[in-house]
Amino acid sequence: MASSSALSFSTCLRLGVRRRLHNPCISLISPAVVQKRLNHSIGFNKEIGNRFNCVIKASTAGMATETSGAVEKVEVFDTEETLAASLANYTAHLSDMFSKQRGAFTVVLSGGSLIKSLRKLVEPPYVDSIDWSKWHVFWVDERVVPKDHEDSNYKLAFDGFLSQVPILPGHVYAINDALSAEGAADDYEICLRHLVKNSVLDLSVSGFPKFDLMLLGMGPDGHVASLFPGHPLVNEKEKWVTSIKDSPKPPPERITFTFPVINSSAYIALVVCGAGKARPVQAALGKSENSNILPVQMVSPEGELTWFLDEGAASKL
Ligand SMILES: O=C1O[C@H](COP(=O)(O)O)[C@@H](O)[C@H](O)[C@H]1O
Repeated sequence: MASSSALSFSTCLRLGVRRRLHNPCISLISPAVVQKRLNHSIGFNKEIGNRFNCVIKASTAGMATETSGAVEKVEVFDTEETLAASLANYTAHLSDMFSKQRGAFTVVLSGGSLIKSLRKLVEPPYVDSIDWSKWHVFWVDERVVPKDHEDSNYKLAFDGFLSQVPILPGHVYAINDALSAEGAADDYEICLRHLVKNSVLDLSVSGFPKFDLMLLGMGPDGHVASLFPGHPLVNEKEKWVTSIKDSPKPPPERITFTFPVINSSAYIALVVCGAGKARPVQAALGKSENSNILPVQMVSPEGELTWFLDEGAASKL
């Protein structure tokens, strides 16, 4: 059993659960309610130490429960350290559950700051208690550069996480960095289709691969994966993996999972730290004046979405 810390995921304080509509862009909660919940959770914080925990409950059809379909939870932490501890516990819990249920745990990583937030997984108790042999690791997006390049999301994950845990090398699905962006995207999709055939990967009802856990970061502009605001790729409906050659954030050539794949996930953790990202968080969870939908607002998994926010990222809620 992997999860044993004091911040047990299953016993975490839940002040409520928000059921998502099919269009996640519509926030069901007024900012006043969010603020009230946050204040409430700060009260809890005094009792349990330095952790905030806020989960929001509301739906147009009345109060939702976790068993009534897709749910969205919001957790706010006062430090990146407590966020990392809770994220490790959450991941270990899911690892244990899926490893027992299906004999495999399919995990999708982002690049960027997300990798730093995984740092507690490489420490006791998790490094020793997780059944790493069941892990299969993928990337939600990758820059089309050699694997030893400083811009490579694979290199970032390898240096900060993968090199410190005993995941089988054959279960780590990096892109083929010898190919063009289009070639690498096609190659990665073929790899995913092969893994679906072999039952390593589940298939969702909509016919897209269903990953057990997707660990998403978000850029200050509200981008997730390599799906950027205003870019036509956010509307891709058919492909599993696609390529971009004009990424507004360097490097320009990347491959990325599409929204149908992201949203087929069983669990998504959206991990966001820093006041510089407070605006897109506000757009997604609070009241936003802006009618332009950001990519982060399009994250709406078939399963459960949990936001892991630090105080800075939650500062505009
Ligand atoms: O370019 C990328 O950016 C996002 C966000 O990165 P962050 O450093 O602001 O957290 C990341 O999630 C994505 O994987 C990466 O390719």
